[in-house]
Amino acid sequence: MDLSNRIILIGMPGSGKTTLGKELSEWMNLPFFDLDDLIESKEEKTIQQIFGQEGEDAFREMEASTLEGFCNSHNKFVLAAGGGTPCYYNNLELMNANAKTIYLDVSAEALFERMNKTAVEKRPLFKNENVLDKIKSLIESRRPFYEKAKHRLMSDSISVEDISGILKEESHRK
Ligand SMILES: Nc1ncnc2c1ncn2[C@@H]1O[C@H](COP(=O)(O)OP(=O)(O)OP(=O)(O)O)[C@@H](O)[C@H]1O
Ligand SMILES: O=C(O)C1=C[C@@H](O)[C@@H](O)[C@H](O)C1
Ligand SMILES: [Mg+2]
Repeated sequence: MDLSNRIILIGMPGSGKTTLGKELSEWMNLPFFDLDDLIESKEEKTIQQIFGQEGEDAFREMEASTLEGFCNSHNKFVLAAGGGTPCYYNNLELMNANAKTIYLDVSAEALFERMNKTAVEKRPLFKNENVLDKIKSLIESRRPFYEKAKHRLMSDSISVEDISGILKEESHRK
């Protein structure tokens, strides 16, 4: 399968998957999708409602099936995964088989800074938690999954140029 027009961004909540994904899609002239939005449209509920009414396990099932359906029905895309997507079911293997995966590796402190600016209530995993501690423990447990992405950018100021740079470099190596 030609993966050159199939990009998936993974990383912690607040790492910039949506923001950079949109910019990258314009840059590469590819359609942009956000897995959280796809789940919300399919279920006709917000992520908070799904977590609140059906629980996280049900959400993870919906996430895995939406991802699989998406990969099977789209040829060209930039997809922003959900923060936890790589860590459940065979999502990571599926993403690596179907796209170029890029891990946006942003420090806990920078994520915390950004998270303060966005509504914590929109992020069910952080509700009633010490946010910085929760970010750190999530990074600890998720890093083994995130690190299996094909590419990784480690910085608190990742730009779309950085992403296109690693993609270009890879195409030159071939
Ligand atoms: N490269 C960046 N440098 C600085 N700030 C950024 C960067 N990318 C995103 N931000 C800011 O961080 C916040 C979160 O970004 P964004 O929503 O894109 O993250 P996300 O990875 O999609 O998170 P989620 O998993 O919650 O959907 C936003 O306020 C955004 O403006
Ligand atoms: O980090 C996570 O586990 C999540 C991140 C969001 O993108 C949503 O997918 C949901 O809130 C769960
Ligand atoms: Mg997002």
